Amino acid sequence: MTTPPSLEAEPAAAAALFGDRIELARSYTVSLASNGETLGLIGPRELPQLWSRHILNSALLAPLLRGRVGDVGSGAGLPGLVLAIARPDVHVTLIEPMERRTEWLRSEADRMGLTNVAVLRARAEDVRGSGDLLPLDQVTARAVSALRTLIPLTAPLVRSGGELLLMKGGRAADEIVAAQKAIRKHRLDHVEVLELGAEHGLETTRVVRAVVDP
Ligand SMILES: C[S@@+](CC[C@H](N)C(=O)[O-])C[C@H]1O[C@@H](n2cnc3c(N)ncnc32)[C@H](O)[C@@H]1O
Repeated sequence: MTTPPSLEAEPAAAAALFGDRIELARSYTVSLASNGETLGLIGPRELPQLWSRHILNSALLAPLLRGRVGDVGSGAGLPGLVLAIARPDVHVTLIEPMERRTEWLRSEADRMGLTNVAVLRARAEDVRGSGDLLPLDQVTARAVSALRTLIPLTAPLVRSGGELLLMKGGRAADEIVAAQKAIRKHRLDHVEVLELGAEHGLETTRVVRAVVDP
Protein backbone atom coordinates (compact mmCIF):
# COMPACT_ATOMS: atom_id res chain seq x y z
CA MET A 1 0.00 0.00 0.00
CA THR A 2 1.39 3.43 -0.96
CA THR A 3 1.79 5.93 1.87
CA PRO A 4 -0.01 9.22 1.08
CA PRO A 5 2.59 12.02 0.96
CA SER A 6 0.64 14.22 3.37
CA LEU A 7 0.59 11.56 6.12
CA GLU A 8 2.45 12.72 9.22
CA ALA A 9 5.82 11.01 9.73
CA GLU A 10 5.66 8.39 12.44
CA PRO A 11 6.54 9.96 15.80
CA ALA A 12 9.20 8.25 17.93
CA ALA A 13 6.58 7.51 20.61
CA ALA A 14 4.79 5.08 18.28
CA ALA A 15 7.35 2.31 18.69
CA ALA A 16 7.25 2.68 22.48
CA LEU A 17 3.45 2.62 22.63
CA PHE A 18 2.91 -0.30 20.25
CA GLY A 19 6.02 -2.41 20.96
CA ASP A 20 6.00 -5.53 18.81
CA ARG A 21 2.58 -4.53 17.38
CA ILE A 22 4.06 -1.53 15.57
CA GLU A 23 3.82 -3.10 12.09
CA LEU A 24 0.07 -3.59 12.53
CA ALA A 25 -0.28 -0.02 13.79
CA ARG A 26 1.58 1.20 10.69
CA SER A 27 -0.61 -0.92 8.44
CA TYR A 28 -3.83 0.46 9.96
CA THR A 29 -2.56 4.04 9.88
CA VAL A 30 -1.58 3.88 6.21
CA SER A 31 -4.86 2.16 5.34
CA LEU A 32 -6.86 4.84 7.18
CA ALA A 33 -4.80 7.59 5.53
CA SER A 34 -5.35 6.02 2.09
CA ASN A 35 -9.07 5.21 2.39
CA GLY A 36 -10.42 7.35 5.22
CA GLU A 37 -11.34 10.42 3.21
CA THR A 38 -13.10 8.49 0.43
CA LEU A 39 -15.07 6.51 3.00
CA GLY A 40 -15.96 9.66 4.95
CA LEU A 41 -14.05 8.51 8.03
CA ILE A 42 -11.55 11.36 8.34
CA GLY A 43 -11.10 14.75 6.75
CA PRO A 44 -8.09 15.53 4.49
CA ARG A 45 -6.79 17.97 7.08
CA GLU A 46 -6.30 15.11 9.55
CA LEU A 47 -3.51 13.41 7.58
CA PRO A 48 -0.69 15.73 8.76
CA GLN A 49 -1.66 14.92 12.36
CA LEU A 50 -3.05 11.39 11.98
CA TRP A 51 -0.36 9.68 14.05
CA SER A 52 -0.08 12.12 16.93
CA ARG A 53 -3.63 13.50 17.19
CA HIS A 54 -5.50 10.25 16.52
CA ILE A 55 -3.51 6.99 16.52
CA LEU A 56 -1.15 7.68 19.41
CA ASN A 57 -3.78 9.68 21.29
CA SER A 58 -5.97 6.55 21.18
CA ALA A 59 -3.09 4.22 22.09
CA LEU A 60 -2.51 6.11 25.35
CA LEU A 61 -5.41 4.14 26.86
CA ALA A 62 -3.80 0.77 26.12
CA PRO A 63 -1.96 0.31 29.44
CA LEU A 64 -5.23 0.90 31.37
CA LEU A 65 -7.16 -1.97 29.75
CA ARG A 66 -8.15 -5.37 31.06
CA GLY A 67 -10.51 -8.19 30.13
CA ARG A 68 -13.49 -7.47 27.89
CA VAL A 69 -13.60 -3.92 26.64
CA GLY A 70 -16.31 -2.13 24.66
CA ASP A 71 -15.70 1.00 22.59
CA VAL A 72 -18.83 3.10 22.02
CA GLY A 73 -18.95 5.16 18.80
CA SER A 74 -15.76 3.73 17.27
CA GLY A 75 -16.10 5.59 13.97
CA ALA A 76 -12.93 4.88 12.00
CA GLY A 77 -11.63 2.71 14.87
CA LEU A 78 -10.59 5.35 17.40
CA PRO A 79 -9.77 4.35 19.99
CA GLY A 80 -11.20 0.79 19.79
CA LEU A 81 -9.36 -0.70 16.82
CA VAL A 82 -6.10 0.98 17.80
CA LEU A 83 -6.48 -0.54 21.27
CA ALA A 84 -7.20 -4.00 19.86
CA ILE A 85 -3.94 -3.68 17.89
CA ALA A 86 -1.95 -2.54 20.90
CA ARG A 87 -3.43 -5.09 23.33
CA PRO A 88 -4.04 -8.50 21.73
CA ASP A 89 -4.65 -9.89 25.24
CA VAL A 90 -7.90 -7.92 25.69
CA HIS A 91 -11.10 -8.49 23.70
CA VAL A 92 -12.55 -5.33 22.17
CA THR A 93 -16.16 -4.93 21.01
CA LEU A 94 -16.57 -1.99 18.66
CA ILE A 95 -20.09 -0.52 18.98
CA GLU A 96 -20.98 1.73 16.08
CA PRO A 97 -24.39 2.34 14.44
CA MET A 98 -23.32 3.52 10.96
CA GLU A 99 -23.17 0.71 8.41
CA ARG A 100 -20.37 2.16 6.30
CA ARG A 101 -18.23 2.51 9.42
CA THR A 102 -18.95 -1.01 10.69
CA GLU A 103 -18.06 -2.40 7.25
CA TRP A 104 -14.74 -0.56 7.43
CA LEU A 105 -14.07 -1.79 10.99
CA ARG A 106 -14.83 -5.41 10.05
CA SER A 107 -12.73 -5.28 6.88
CA GLU A 108 -9.74 -3.76 8.72
CA ALA A 109 -9.96 -6.28 11.57
CA ASP A 110 -10.08 -9.11 8.99
CA ARG A 111 -7.30 -7.63 6.86
CA MET A 112 -5.00 -7.40 9.88
CA GLY A 113 -6.00 -10.84 11.18
CA LEU A 114 -7.17 -9.47 14.54
CA THR A 115 -8.93 -12.25 16.45
CA ASN A 116 -9.70 -10.13 19.53
CA VAL A 117 -12.28 -7.84 17.88
CA ALA A 118 -16.07 -8.01 17.54
CA VAL A 119 -17.99 -5.37 15.61
CA LEU A 120 -21.55 -4.60 16.66
CA ARG A 121 -23.67 -2.40 14.44
CA ALA A 122 -25.86 -0.73 17.06
CA ARG A 123 -26.48 2.35 19.09
CA ALA A 124 -25.09 1.85 22.58
CA GLU A 125 -28.52 2.32 24.17
CA ASP A 126 -29.86 -0.64 22.15
CA VAL A 127 -27.07 -3.04 23.11
CA ARG A 128 -28.47 -4.00 26.52
CA GLY A 129 -29.19 -7.71 26.78
CA SER A 130 -27.00 -8.64 23.79
CA GLY A 131 -26.06 -11.92 25.52
CA ASP A 132 -22.49 -13.03 24.92
CA LEU A 133 -20.87 -9.61 24.80
CA LEU A 134 -22.18 -8.21 28.07
CA PRO A 135 -21.39 -7.22 30.68
CA LEU A 136 -18.08 -5.60 29.85
CA ASP A 137 -15.17 -4.96 32.20
CA GLN A 138 -14.51 -1.54 30.72
CA VAL A 139 -16.05 0.83 28.18
CA THR A 140 -14.12 3.48 26.26
CA ALA A 141 -15.42 6.34 24.11
CA ARG A 142 -13.81 9.25 22.27
CA ALA A 143 -15.52 12.28 20.74
CA VAL A 144 -19.03 10.83 21.08
CA SER A 145 -20.90 13.28 23.33
CA ALA A 146 -20.72 15.33 26.51
CA LEU A 147 -20.30 13.35 29.71
CA ARG A 148 -23.84 13.89 30.95
CA THR A 149 -25.24 12.12 27.86
CA LEU A 150 -22.32 9.72 27.45
CA ILE A 151 -22.63 8.21 30.95
CA PRO A 152 -26.20 6.91 30.37
CA LEU A 153 -25.00 5.35 27.07
CA THR A 154 -21.93 3.64 28.48
CA ALA A 155 -22.45 2.80 32.19
CA PRO A 156 -25.25 0.20 31.64
CA LEU A 157 -22.85 -1.88 29.51
CA VAL A 158 -20.33 -2.31 32.32
CA ARG A 159 -20.37 -4.94 35.07
CA SER A 160 -20.50 -3.97 38.71
CA GLY A 161 -17.00 -2.83 39.66
CA GLY A 162 -16.00 -2.27 36.02
CA GLU A 163 -14.77 1.03 34.60
CA LEU A 164 -15.56 3.82 32.20
CA LEU A 165 -12.56 5.32 30.36
CA LEU A 166 -13.91 8.34 28.49
CA MET A 167 -11.50 10.43 26.44
CA LYS A 168 -12.20 14.12 26.87
CA GLY A 169 -10.80 17.50 25.93
CA GLY A 170 -9.68 20.35 28.16
CA ARG A 171 -13.15 20.79 29.68
CA ALA A 172 -13.27 17.36 31.35
CA ALA A 173 -13.57 18.81 34.86
CA ASP A 174 -16.47 21.09 33.81
CA GLU A 175 -18.20 18.13 32.15
CA ILE A 176 -17.96 16.18 35.40
CA VAL A 177 -19.67 19.04 37.25
CA ALA A 178 -22.43 19.15 34.63
CA ALA A 179 -22.87 15.36 34.80
CA GLN A 180 -23.48 15.02 38.55
CA LYS A 181 -27.05 13.80 38.09
CA ALA A 182 -25.97 11.05 35.67
CA ILE A 183 -23.02 10.15 37.93
CA ARG A 184 -25.43 9.58 40.86
CA LYS A 185 -28.08 7.81 38.79
CA HIS A 186 -25.57 5.35 37.32
CA ARG A 187 -23.79 4.86 40.66
CA LEU A 188 -20.33 5.95 39.50
CA ASP A 189 -17.59 6.21 42.10
CA HIS A 190 -13.90 7.21 42.18
CA VAL A 191 -14.51 9.65 39.32
CA GLU A 192 -11.15 11.13 38.33
CA VAL A 193 -9.44 12.90 35.44
CA LEU A 194 -6.22 11.32 34.19
CA GLU A 195 -3.78 13.35 32.12
CA LEU A 196 -1.92 11.17 29.65
CA GLY A 197 0.58 11.84 26.88
CA ALA A 198 3.28 14.05 28.36
CA GLU A 199 5.27 10.96 29.41
CA HIS A 200 5.59 10.12 25.68
CA GLY A 201 6.28 13.69 24.55
CA LEU A 202 2.75 13.93 23.13
CA GLU A 203 0.05 16.54 23.52
CA THR A 204 -1.76 15.88 26.80
CA THR A 205 -5.13 14.16 26.62
CA ARG A 206 -7.65 13.84 29.43
CA VAL A 207 -9.47 10.66 30.35
CA VAL A 208 -12.39 10.54 32.76
CA ARG A 209 -12.08 7.28 34.65
CA ALA A 210 -14.89 6.07 36.90
CA VAL A 211 -15.86 2.83 38.63
CA VAL A 212 -19.42 1.64 37.95
CA ASP A 213 -21.62 0.52 40.83
CA PRO A 214 -18.70 -0.66 43.01
C1 LIG B 1 -17.46 12.19 16.16
S1 LIG B 1 -17.48 10.48 15.84
C2 LIG B 1 -16.07 9.94 16.74
C3 LIG B 1 -15.54 8.65 16.22
C4 LIG B 1 -14.30 8.12 16.95
N1 LIG B 1 -14.62 7.72 18.30
C5 LIG B 1 -13.20 9.13 16.93
O1 LIG B 1 -12.70 9.50 18.01
O2 LIG B 1 -12.78 9.55 15.85
C6 LIG B 1 -18.83 9.89 16.85
C7 LIG B 1 -19.20 8.45 16.54
O3 LIG B 1 -20.15 8.01 17.50
C8 LIG B 1 -21.15 7.28 16.84
N2 LIG B 1 -22.35 7.36 17.69
C9 LIG B 1 -23.20 8.41 17.83
N3 LIG B 1 -24.19 8.12 18.69
C10 LIG B 1 -23.96 6.84 19.11
C11 LIG B 1 -24.65 5.94 19.99
N4 LIG B 1 -25.78 6.32 20.61
N5 LIG B 1 -24.14 4.71 20.19
C12 LIG B 1 -23.00 4.33 19.57
N6 LIG B 1 -22.31 5.13 18.70
C13 LIG B 1 -22.79 6.36 18.49
C14 LIG B 1 -21.29 7.95 15.48
O4 LIG B 1 -21.88 7.10 14.51
C15 LIG B 1 -19.84 8.28 15.17
O5 LIG B 1 -19.19 7.24 14.46
